[in-house]
Amino acid sequence: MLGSVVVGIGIAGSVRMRDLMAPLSSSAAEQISIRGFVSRRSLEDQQGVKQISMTEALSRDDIHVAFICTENTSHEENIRQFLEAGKHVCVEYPMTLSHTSAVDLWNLAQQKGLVLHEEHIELFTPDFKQLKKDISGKTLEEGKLHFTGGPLKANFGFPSFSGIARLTWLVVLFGELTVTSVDLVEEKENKYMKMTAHLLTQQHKPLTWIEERGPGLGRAKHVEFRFQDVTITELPAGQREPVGLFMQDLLLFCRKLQGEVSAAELQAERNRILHCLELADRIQQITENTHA
Ligand SMILES: NC(=O)C1=CN([C@@H]2O[C@H](COP(=O)(O)OP(=O)(O)OC[C@H]3O[C@@H](n4cnc5c(N)ncnc54)[C@H](OP(=O)(O)O)[C@@H]3O)[C@@H](O)[C@H]2O)C=CC1
Ligand SMILES: C=CC1=C(C)/C(=C/c2[nH]c(/C=C3N=C(/C=C4\NC(=O)C(C)=C4C=C)C(C)=C\3CCC(=O)O)c(CCC(=O)O)c2C)NC1=O
Repeated sequence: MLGSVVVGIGIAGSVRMRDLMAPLSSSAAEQISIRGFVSRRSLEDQQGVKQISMTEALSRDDIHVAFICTENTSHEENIRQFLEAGKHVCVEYPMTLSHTSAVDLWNLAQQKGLVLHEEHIELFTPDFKQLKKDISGKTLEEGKLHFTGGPLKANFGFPSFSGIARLTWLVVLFGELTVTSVDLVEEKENKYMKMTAHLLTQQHKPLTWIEERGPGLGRAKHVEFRFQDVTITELPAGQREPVGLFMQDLLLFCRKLQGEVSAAELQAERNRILHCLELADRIQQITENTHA
């Protein structure tokens, strides 16, 4: 049995606790039990789980795994602390807010022989799974992914990082990308922002990625993917699944802990994650250079 701790009790942290308290039966997730949670606030028991201090979480021998569910600006330090303490880490995306720090942390995990896993629930959604099937074998001519959502709190980082899930969709669907230009509109007083990134596939086909957030904007994705033979303008519905998105991610993390994910798969996933973070970094740099 592996003991675990959940760090940061917001939306994601609460869902992690719920899943750890009720793991999918007869699955590898039953091999992890939750021993406590860490929060910067003083909280009552949550879902029957007790708060413990960070020091205790880092030092206890019966805690082997940490789930990092804090806001994005805290991930890097949280991951480093737990890896240094010899604990496996599952972190909610994005792992960190720069490509360099992610490379560092991954090297640290490797040195220590620990699993470092970045959650990507967006890849488990029924619409994504169906979309991937629908476009397989098709040749892209041009595409657009436009995300809208409510304002994020300040500590979620630059939009290319907080929106890494959309970038990950594009990379998984269309392969490695390059950034050609970026436009950022920010109205801080209105809590409004719109980032438009122009990307190119390796076949030099243009992709536009838009992250737009503001009060009253509902969480939604609008797509327009033009292929040689067909144009997709709506996300397919996909088949609803009985296992929740975070539980699916937990199962993948557990397979890694048990050594059931092949070295080749791990390498491919790591390359994808680092490529996305590198693109996110590039998008941020281009914006800062243009607005300087
Ligand atoms: N929400 C989602 O559906 C998804 C979230 N993620 C990722 O999960 C991470 C966390 O996101 P999310 O849980 O949505 O963010 P939240 O804003 O809900 O929580 C972030 C942190 O803020 C603190 N916090 C939460 N509620 C309060 C409060 N009422 N008052 C003061 N502090 C509070 C908690 O830390 P503490 O307990 O230490 O105070 C918590 O860990 C991010 O990296 C995000 O990208 C990824 C996929 C999906
Ligand atoms: C209602 C308020 C609400 C909040 C505050 C919220 C927060 C929230 N949802 C996220 C992702 C996500 N959130 C969801 C889905 C949901 N998440 C949910 O809380 C619910 C009810 C669904 C409904 C299925 C999915 C699938 C992702 C992955 C990112 C993506 O699909 O692009 C993220 C990570 C950053 C991002 O990718 O945008 C945050 C911070 N989601 C919300 O819906």
